Amino acid sequence: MRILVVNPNTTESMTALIEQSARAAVGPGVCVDAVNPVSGPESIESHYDDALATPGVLAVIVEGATRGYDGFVIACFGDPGLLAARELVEAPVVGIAEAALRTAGYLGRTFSVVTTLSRTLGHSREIAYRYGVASLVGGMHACEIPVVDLETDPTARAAILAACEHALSVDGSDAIVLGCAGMADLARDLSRELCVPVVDGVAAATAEVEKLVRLGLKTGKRDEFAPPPPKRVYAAATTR
Ligand SMILES: O=C(O)C[C@H]1NC(=O)NC1=O
Repeated sequence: MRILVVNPNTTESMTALIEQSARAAVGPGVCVDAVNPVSGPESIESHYDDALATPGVLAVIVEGATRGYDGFVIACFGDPGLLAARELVEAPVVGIAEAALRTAGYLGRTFSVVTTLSRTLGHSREIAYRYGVASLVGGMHACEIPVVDLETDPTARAAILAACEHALSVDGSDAIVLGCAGMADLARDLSRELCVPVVDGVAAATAEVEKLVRLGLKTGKRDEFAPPPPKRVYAAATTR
């Protein structure tokens, strides 16, 4: 089995971190590769970044399908391009936000989400509603560390831990979801320190794809996710 994990941003060090977490989540006989588009934003922290990143995500997934990958992960907490990707390929496509939110639902009555910047909280709330799990969310919190600083800011880990402690205290929740792929390497340590389950969406989504492929399950192509009707697509930003 071969799974392609797509980091929608173009920060290659984060792609490597994502690949490590994804590989640790699968069983024997499963090959995991992580890639990122060659063009696009270095991080995704706004609707604009999300829009900029989506074409690259879709191109990488379509190319991966031609290379025979059995399933795909979109490794950005916001799941950019997820529904479009499900139209474009037959293999299962899972986003880390959807996988993390659904996984946390198995672990208690409610869970808290801890992400990077507060400006992304509205989108996270919106996708929790979209996935039908908003009632399980005890609260959503930001550590205010920008995505690209997660690896370099010496205060990042302490800030994320403090945000998790605050979340558990005010929300009274049973588990934590890490709302950024760049936090993937922190989940196990945070879980030990907080004494609650901490869900890393990269691991959750990759394990979910492995399960779907093992069960022989693919996206339903009967109607909404059938291949999009072919049409002329004009080149970028030209006015007539
Ligand atoms: O929304 C966020 O802050 C996290 C999201 N951005 C990014 O570049 N990778 C992510 O997982």
